[in-house]
Amino acid sequence: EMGNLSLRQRKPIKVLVLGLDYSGKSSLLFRANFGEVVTSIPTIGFNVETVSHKNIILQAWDVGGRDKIRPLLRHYYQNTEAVIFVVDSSDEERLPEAERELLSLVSESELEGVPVAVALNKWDLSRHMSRERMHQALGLAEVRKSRPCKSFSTSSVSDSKSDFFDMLEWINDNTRRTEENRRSNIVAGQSSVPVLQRVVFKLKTLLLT
Ligand SMILES: Nc1nc2c(ncn2[C@@H]2O[C@H](COP(=O)(O)OP(=O)(O)OP(=O)(O)O)[C@@H](O)[C@H]2O)c(=O)[nH]1
Ligand SMILES: [Mg+2]
Repeated sequence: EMGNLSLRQRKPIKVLVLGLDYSGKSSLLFRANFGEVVTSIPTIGFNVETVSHKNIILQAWDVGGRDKIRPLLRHYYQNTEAVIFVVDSSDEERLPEAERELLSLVSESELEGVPVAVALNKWDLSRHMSRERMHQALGLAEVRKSRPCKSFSTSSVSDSKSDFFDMLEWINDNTRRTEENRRSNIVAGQSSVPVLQRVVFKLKTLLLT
């Protein structure tokens, strides 16, 4: 029928973007949305960015790595369909810290079985470590035992060095949703309201706790 296409739209996939501070989470999302390098400042709390590519829509919750708000982080976990774990591939010194962060993440019961895409970020820098070195140090073989997990080299500076959009496609292919569930019957425009309300609610939660 004719009405089908105009009324049915894809629901965004809820993705948590996590990783140490300075790994480049916000820069990656800004680059994907604006196609250029956007100066980023350390994220306090979180940003919610919508990223779309082909027919894939992600609602990315970009959580600042700086504040140690781990107990509060649990508020964001609900309904998470995938995680993008961003690692600075040029920072060998902080690799053990990144590993600990990833480990603690995959041990969260709310995130059980949730696919993890690991972004080996800042791949444009010539001093980046090898993929093998990073897989080993991050323990990705272990992570893969409990969920789909794959690494992608990414860069918010150089598109030719970045597999960011391949990563989005992998996420789309590896979430548990069925094709039917990817669509909603909500008329375009309405779906942004609950999202906004949720953001306000989370902000209040942050401020009051
Ligand atoms: N060379 C290079 N620099 C990058 C890349 N991505 C981010 N940066 C730089 O790394 C620094 C940190 O980037 P942010 O995007 O603010 O990092 P973040 O992970 O959002 O940090 P928090 O919000 O504190 O958790 C900035 O100086 C960026 O310009 C990249 O792909 N290549
Ligand atoms: Mg940030």
